[in-house]
Amino acid sequence: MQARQSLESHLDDWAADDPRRVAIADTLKAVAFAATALSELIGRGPLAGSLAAEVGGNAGGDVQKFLDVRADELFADAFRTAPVALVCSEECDQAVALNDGAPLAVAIDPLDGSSNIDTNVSIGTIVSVFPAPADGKTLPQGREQLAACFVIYGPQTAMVFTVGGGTHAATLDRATGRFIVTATRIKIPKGRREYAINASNYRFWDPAVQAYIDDCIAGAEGPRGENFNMRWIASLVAEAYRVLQRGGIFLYPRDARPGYQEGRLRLVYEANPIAFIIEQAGGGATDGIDRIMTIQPRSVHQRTPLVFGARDKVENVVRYHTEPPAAGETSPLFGRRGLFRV
Ligand SMILES: O=P(O)(O)OC[C@H]1O[C@](O)(COP(=O)(O)O)[C@@H](O)[C@@H]1O
Ligand SMILES: [Mg+2]
Ligand SMILES: [Mg+2]
Repeated sequence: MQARQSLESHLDDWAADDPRRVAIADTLKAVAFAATALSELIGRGPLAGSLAAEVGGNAGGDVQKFLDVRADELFADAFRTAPVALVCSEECDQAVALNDGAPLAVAIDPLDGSSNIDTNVSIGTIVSVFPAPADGKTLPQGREQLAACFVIYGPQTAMVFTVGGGTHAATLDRATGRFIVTATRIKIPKGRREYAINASNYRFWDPAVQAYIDDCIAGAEGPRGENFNMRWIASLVAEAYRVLQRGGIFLYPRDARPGYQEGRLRLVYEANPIAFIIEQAGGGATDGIDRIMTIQPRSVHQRTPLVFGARDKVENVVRYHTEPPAAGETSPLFGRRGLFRV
């Protein structure tokens, strides 16, 4: 059996002597370094103290837990040692300037899935890497990302990453404290009839999303003619990891609740990096109408509806949003949907 390659050596091979690639590789290594320490802390759970204790609130209006803040500190410290000029973090109101003149900027959700800290369910970190903005503040569209990664702290701690040219995964070897590349050029499997959505919000969704989910729930007796399975972990990283492993679709749409008109998830440090990773694995990511990576961010903490997964399934959700109902239809969009059996 061929020896597996460490994440560091994989990144070094990719970077060769190209200065821009070396900067990107160094930034991803900084993520891996901080993630190793955070994985250790999460793995100790209650032995490390009250990780889920509420300690404040962040710019997005979410409760901050001890682990949110500790994770933010660990990654900020790591980025200080990397060629990073600017950090946009979920846990900081404004972007924070780091290394003056450095070529890169990062956007980070230091601890994703905070509601799961005390339930011993997988949580994670999500990172987007892009060129440092010339004016120190204008955020680029997702398609200008240079790299993206997420780390999942689960039964295995794994880092899923892309620098373009495919999506790869490295698993933390707890014995050595090093990430080892365990999958290259991941491809999202097609055909899996599985969707993930927080169904408790059904009554607040737009008719297009209600119609899509109605058709999934109708199963073999409905217009899709097939039964579907449902999952909801409430950790974006865990949903993304599952979709990469076995396909299906994830939806966090906008809804009518106060504060959810633009969805729940954040464009710059959640939707964009996940979209880059998913697209590089052959999938798609949309807000229901537009490709996520073409949305122009207006602010660091901007929210967006997010739908991602197998490409044909994502395209089908877009059809539910964009195709007018056939003349004479009473049930919104329903009659035409049997045409799209994906
Ligand atoms: O509790 P809800 O509404 O189901 O939302 C779950 C979603 O919220 C998140 O936890 C938001 O991320 P944070 O924990 O970083 O705020 C996602 O990971 C997850 O997909
Ligand atoms: Mg999050
Ligand atoms: Mg978070």
